[in-house]
Amino acid sequence: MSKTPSLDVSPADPMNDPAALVGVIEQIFDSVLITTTDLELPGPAIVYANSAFCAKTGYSAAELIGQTPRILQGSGTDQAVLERLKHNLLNGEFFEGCTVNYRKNGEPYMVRWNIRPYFSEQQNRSYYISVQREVTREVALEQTHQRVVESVVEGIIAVDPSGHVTLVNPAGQTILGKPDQAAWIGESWQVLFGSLSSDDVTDLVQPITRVLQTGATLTGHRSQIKRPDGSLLDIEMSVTPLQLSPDSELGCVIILRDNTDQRRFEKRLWNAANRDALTQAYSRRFGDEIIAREIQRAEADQTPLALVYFDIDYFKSVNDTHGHDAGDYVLKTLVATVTDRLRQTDYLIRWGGEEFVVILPATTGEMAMTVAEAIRLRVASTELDHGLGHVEISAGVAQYQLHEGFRAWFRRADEALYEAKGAGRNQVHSA
Ligand SMILES: Nc1nc2c(ncn2[C@@H]2O[C@H](COP(=O)(O)OP(=O)(O)OP(=O)(O)O)[C@@H](O)[C@H]2O)c(=O)[nH]1
Repeated sequence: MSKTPSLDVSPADPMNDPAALVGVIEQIFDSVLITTTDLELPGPAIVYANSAFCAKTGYSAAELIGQTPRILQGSGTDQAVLERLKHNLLNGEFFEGCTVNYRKNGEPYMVRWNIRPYFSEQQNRSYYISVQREVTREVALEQTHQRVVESVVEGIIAVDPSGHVTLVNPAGQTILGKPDQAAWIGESWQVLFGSLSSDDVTDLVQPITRVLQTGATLTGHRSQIKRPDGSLLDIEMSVTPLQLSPDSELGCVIILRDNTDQRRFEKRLWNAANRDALTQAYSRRFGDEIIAREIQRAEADQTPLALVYFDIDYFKSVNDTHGHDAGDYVLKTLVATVTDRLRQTDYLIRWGGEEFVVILPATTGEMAMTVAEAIRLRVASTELDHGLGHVEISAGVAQYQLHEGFRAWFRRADEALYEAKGAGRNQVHSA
C-alpha cells in the first residue's frame, strides 16, 4: 500500500510575516502613525508614518521620524479633545476623537483618529499606534446639513423606524409651541402632538400613521391647530417615509409649514377683491357671481331660492343731519346686525349706496318673509351710538321661479320693495 506523500509546503500566514504586514499598512488608505509613549514634553516621538500619512500631511517620512505629533497641531486644534487624549493615554486606555490638524503647508483639515497603546513583548518596548482619517468633507457636509435644518422656516421632524423622534428643528419646536427639543428626542412620535387638542391630534396623527403603514408619501395636508398658548395656526404638512432596508419598519420625515401669515394675506386679498371696503358685505361684482351660481344650483337641484332686497328708510336725512361719517357708521352697523341674523350659507350683498340684497339658498318665499321680517325688527331695535337713535328698513321678498332668470326675479323683488316704501316704509312686502 503506497503512502500518500505529505505536502511539506505550509500555507502562507501573512500575520506572521512582518514584511506582509508592513505592505498592508503602506497600502491602506488611512494614515497610520506610531510613536513612543513619552507623554512629557516635548512629547512622544514619531517612529513610523505610513505612505498615506505622508501624503495627507505633506511631510516625508524622514521629516517626521523623531518629531512629535504636535507639529500637526495649530490654533484650530481642539484643546479639550487633546486633554481627553492625554487622560486616556495616561490611563492606558483607547482614545478616539475628532479635531483640526494642519498639513506641512499650513492648510487645516478635520481628522478623526484613534490611538491604542501597544506593548511589544519581544522588544520590551511600548508604542502608541494611531490610525487617522481625514473627515473634512464629511464634517463640512454635516455642518451644512445642520445649518440648513436649523435655519429653514419649515418645521422638520425625523422619526426613526421604531417610531421614536430623532430630530425636531427650531422651526418645528416653534410651530408645535414647545421650545424644548430635548423633551421630544427619543420619545414616541405621537408625544409631539400631546399638547394639542384632540381634534388637531386626530387630524395630524392619522395621516402620519397612514404614511408609516403604507409607505405612501403625503404632501400638502392642510390643517389648523391650536397651540398650547391658545394661538391658532394654519399649517401644511408633508410626510415622507424613510426605510433603511427593504425589510425594515418605516420611519419618516415630517415637514410642517406655518401658513398662517400666507392664509391671512390670501384672505385679505380675497376680501379686497370680493367685499365692499366700507361694510365688508359682499361686493356687487362678487354678488353677480353668487347669484349666477345659486340660480344654476336651484335650477339643477330644483331647490327653492329666495331674495330679499332692502334699503334704509330716509337714509339721506341721516347724512344730512349727522354727516357722512355717521352715515358710514350706520351702514357698517347695519351689515353687522344683518349678518348676525343670517346662516353661514346666506349671502349679504351691498347692492349700492344703502341698498342690499340677501340671497337665501334652500329657502322658500314664505321662509324668506320670516327672515326679512326678523331682520327688519332687529335693525329697528338696534340702538346706534353717537345719539343716532335707530334706523329702519323696507324690504321686498321674492322666491326664484324656475327659468325666469335673474332680471325678472330681481324686478319682482324691486316692485315689492317699492310697494313697501309706498305703504309707509319699515315693512316687508312679498312679490
Ligand atoms: N354715508 C354714506 N351715505 C351713502 C353711501 N352710499 C349712499 N349714501 C347715501 O344714501 C342716501 C340715499 O338716499 P335716497 O336714495 O334718497 O334714499 P333714502 O333717503 O333712504 O329714502 P328712502 O329710501 O326713500 O326711504 C343718499 O344721501 C346717499 O348719499 C355711503 O357709502 N355712505
